[in-house]
Amino acid sequence: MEHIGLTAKDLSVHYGDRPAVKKVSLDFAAKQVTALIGPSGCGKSTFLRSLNRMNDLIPNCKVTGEIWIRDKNINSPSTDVVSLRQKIGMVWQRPNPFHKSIYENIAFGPRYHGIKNKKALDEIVEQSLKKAALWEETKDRLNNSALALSGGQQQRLCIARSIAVKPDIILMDEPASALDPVSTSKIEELIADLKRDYCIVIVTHNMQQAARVSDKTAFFLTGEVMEYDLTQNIFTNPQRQETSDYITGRFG
Ligand SMILES: Nc1ncnc2c1ncn2[C@@H]1O[C@H](COP(=O)(O)OP(=O)(O)OP(=O)(O)O)[C@@H](O)[C@H]1O
Repeated sequence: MEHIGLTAKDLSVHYGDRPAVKKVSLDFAAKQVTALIGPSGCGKSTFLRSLNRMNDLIPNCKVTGEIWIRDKNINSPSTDVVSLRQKIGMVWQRPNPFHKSIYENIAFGPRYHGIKNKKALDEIVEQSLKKAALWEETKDRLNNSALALSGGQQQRLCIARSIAVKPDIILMDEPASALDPVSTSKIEELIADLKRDYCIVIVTHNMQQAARVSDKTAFFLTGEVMEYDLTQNIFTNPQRQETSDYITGRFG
């Protein structure tokens, strides 16, 4: 498996005339977790959604700048966004399984992308659930509704669903903020596991979580990146006063 990273260059996002992200340049390495932190409204989710062109779906939202994967700028009109979103998966704040069985939640994507063979789909479902640490809990009820799972299980199912289409990069927007502490720690363990294979970018409000799961951290403020460094440096020796004020809880 080839390991792929992502580079944003001078990425700006406007809602109408209002800037939400201002010329952000960040490099996300393969096999690393990068956390995006910062106070509410500073543009973290907007930036994250731009990375797999989800903002295309929002009327009045304009994204300029470059997003490079290998030698391709995917923020260009010629990009096939459906296959792009196969390569860059997204896990949302609230688990959003389809109103279908556990099996069908996982098999849907691969089938959509052309895999019809039942044995191959069975294998993908099993492997994806195993990678998402959900196989043992679900292997005897794959045909049950996904909605009967707990919130934490549903979120792991959504992660399994994104893995099933073999992405290179997984974007996560506060994936544990709607979950209890036990489910949260399971998601954090899963993130640590998944980073062996994927480039992961995660938005989180939880400073301890950023410190626990990420290798690098970008601190956003009013649409700009104030500081980007190894997570350890951000939390123990920030270079900017604003970063220090934020991580010590003086604002945000
Ligand atoms: N769909 C939208 N239409 C118009 N403005 C929006 C939209 N989504 C976000 N914004 C604005 O863009 C700015 C950045 O919002 P965004 O949600 O990206 O911030 P955030 O840092 O992720 O915040 P939070 O931590 O509260 O989720 C805010 O001023 C917000 O009001």
